[in-house]
Amino acid sequence: MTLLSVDGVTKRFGGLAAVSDVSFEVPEGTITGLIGPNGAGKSTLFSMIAGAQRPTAGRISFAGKDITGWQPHEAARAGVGRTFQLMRVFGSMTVLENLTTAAHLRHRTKASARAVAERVCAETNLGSYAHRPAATLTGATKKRLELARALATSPRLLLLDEVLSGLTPTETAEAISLIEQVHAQGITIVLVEHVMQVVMSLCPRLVVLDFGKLIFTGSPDDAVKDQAVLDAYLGA
Ligand SMILES: Nc1ncnc2c1ncn2[C@@H]1O[C@H](COP(=O)(O)OP(=O)(O)OP(=O)(O)O)[C@@H](O)[C@H]1O
Repeated sequence: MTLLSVDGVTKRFGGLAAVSDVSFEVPEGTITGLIGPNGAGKSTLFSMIAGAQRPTAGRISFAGKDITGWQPHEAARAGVGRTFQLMRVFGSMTVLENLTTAAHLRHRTKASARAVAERVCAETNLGSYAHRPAATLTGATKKRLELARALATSPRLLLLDEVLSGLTPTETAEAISLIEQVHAQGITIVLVEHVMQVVMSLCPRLVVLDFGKLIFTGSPDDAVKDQAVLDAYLGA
């Protein structure tokens, strides 16, 4: 079943088409890699799916509903979770408070939000940091918290924006295993990532953007043989 459908989506900033007439579908239960050179429009597309930006044209459907132009909290309540390239955790709040706040979006009572936060905290190996202010965490742990915050909104679709960048090889391996664990729970994932080896191993399906246009959808094996993809990455 198609969970997410992006249909002819365009976003213009003045004269610049950051995303230009992009269409693709994401089947439920899959991991899709959204890749492309710097400035290709990946973050802008994520923002439109998550409701942070309204498309200039086109339609975004989620679980059969037209969610085009919905507000971020409406998209989150419908089941679209996301992380941000620039981390937006609340520094003065503890890890558990950050997670409880996120869980509140979907779980209305204090007790149920807290229970979800505690479960996610344990699942993401943040238990030993639960009562520490988020500002005191190191970069890799903060990134884990950002992912945990998205998970605490109980998403059906999780949009991950460069959650692996800047991590050491050990931290990368841990993060990959966490993403696989999330996927095994049945959560559909779309991830933006520059570390190509990671994309190739995690994502059986790729969507490639270049200058706002969709230039490829298909397997990583086919992507590395595709002339348009090669040209985009070699700057041809
Ligand atoms: N709010 C904005 N106002 C004007 N231009 C913008 C805005 N947001 C993005 N752009 C432009 O739109 C284009 C696409 O940007 P976007 O950040 O979506 O690309 P990206 O693929 O995520 O890049 P990166 O890999 O560098 O994060 C770029 O040319 C960028 O400068």
